[in-house]
Amino acid sequence: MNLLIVDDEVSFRVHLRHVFERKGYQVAEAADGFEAIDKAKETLFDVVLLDIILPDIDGIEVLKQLHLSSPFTQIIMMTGNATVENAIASMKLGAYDYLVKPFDFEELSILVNRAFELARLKREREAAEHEKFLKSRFEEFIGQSEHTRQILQLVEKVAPTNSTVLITGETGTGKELVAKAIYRKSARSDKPFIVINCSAMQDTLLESELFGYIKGAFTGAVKNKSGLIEVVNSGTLFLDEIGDVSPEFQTKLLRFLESGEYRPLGSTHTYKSDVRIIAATNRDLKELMKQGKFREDLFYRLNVFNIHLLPLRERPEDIPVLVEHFLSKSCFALKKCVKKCSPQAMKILQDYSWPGNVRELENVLERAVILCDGNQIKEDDLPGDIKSLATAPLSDSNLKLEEVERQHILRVLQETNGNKTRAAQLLGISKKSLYFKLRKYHLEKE
Ligand SMILES: Nc1ncnc2c1ncn2[C@@H]1O[C@H](COP(=O)(O)OP(=O)(O)OP(=O)(O)O)[C@@H](O)[C@H]1O
Repeated sequence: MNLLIVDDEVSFRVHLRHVFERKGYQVAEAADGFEAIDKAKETLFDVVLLDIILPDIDGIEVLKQLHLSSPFTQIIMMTGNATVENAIASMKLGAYDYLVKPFDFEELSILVNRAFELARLKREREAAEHEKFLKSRFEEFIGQSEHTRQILQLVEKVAPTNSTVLITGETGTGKELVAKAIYRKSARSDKPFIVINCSAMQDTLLESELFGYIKGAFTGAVKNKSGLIEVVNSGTLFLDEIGDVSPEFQTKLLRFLESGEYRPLGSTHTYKSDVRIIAATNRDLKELMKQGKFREDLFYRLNVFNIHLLPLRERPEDIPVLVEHFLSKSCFALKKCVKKCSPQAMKILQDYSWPGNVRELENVLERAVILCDGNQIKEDDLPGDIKSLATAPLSDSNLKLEEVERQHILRVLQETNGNKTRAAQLLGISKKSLYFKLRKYHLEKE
């Protein structure tokens, strides 16, 4: 609680100082207008008690200056009878209140406490707004490659429509981020955006989460429960990993997409809901269709508008801006100040193949910011396998093709948290070949 008392009468200032110091305030004094303006440049005051008549400049002028330099500071004008009109005028210029001398100290104290509360509230609101602004900046889809520019154009075009969108691309390429960008730019942006990870749920759970159920539909269904489709009415539903859902669920989803109708589990009634669906997958739906695992009609219904994100290794021009973006994101979260990468570190980041795509880059940079001692990321702050894979010269006989393959498999497995089905997909080999290679390179335990 910082208070500044501005008055040319020393005994008056000293008296006020004692009153407020006893109440726990940090009190500063200024004998004239210029001293007050100078002190406000050094300290952020919550409240200023400002006499209208000062020896050098007018108190009203000081009020204007203080407002410019510290907008959250609340200013209480002190005036004699002769200048009451000026004090009233000062309210129009943003003064918190005014008091006519001689005043009751209890009254002054109540006023100062109230002004302090207002200053605190304004500062907190501003800090929250600022934080929100910074966070929203970190949710933007960043990039400067031609590919990213085209993606952003597609987002702009499809966002205002009601079309279903299918976003495809390898894991970590930013599919969810693109879905959020579409949602934010759509007419439904004031309604909810809900993410469902289809691969994380069993069939009946997924169905009951989405469409709801009625009492008695299955053991444990002790009362009716609304599904997300009803809850999110007029909002946007993001169905992630859509390639992993069962044929039964595909049929129900298709029905909903075609007619907006659904039936809760166990119910004989049909309901309607208006929800925009955005789906995403890192699997090849056309291949799944060939294998009979994905319904063709559902594919065409979802694929009304397709956005395909290229892997990061195919758009390396995005890496420098993404690096800058993730450095400020990590610094914001970790309260550190690392501004850039050394040229050598940047070269490593640009030469590496990023099987985990942008997510992997983000994780590598967060780790690097934690390790970094200075204000720039150095080679040593990057993980060893990235360095060896990125920097190995072609003539390096120590790094044989087999070693590169071993390290790459290990990295992909780390990215997929040990999920071998996904790792095999990412590596473009069958699960059987992956098991063979794991045995060959003695990687089973790792
Ligand atoms: N172009 C980008 N600009 C900024 N951040 C990005 C970009 N692409 C991805 N990211 C970040 O990378 C991480 C992974 O992105 P996201 O979850 O959207 O990927 P995904 O393709 O949906 O992955 P998955 O298939 O595994 O679900 C997130 O933290 C996201 O913010």
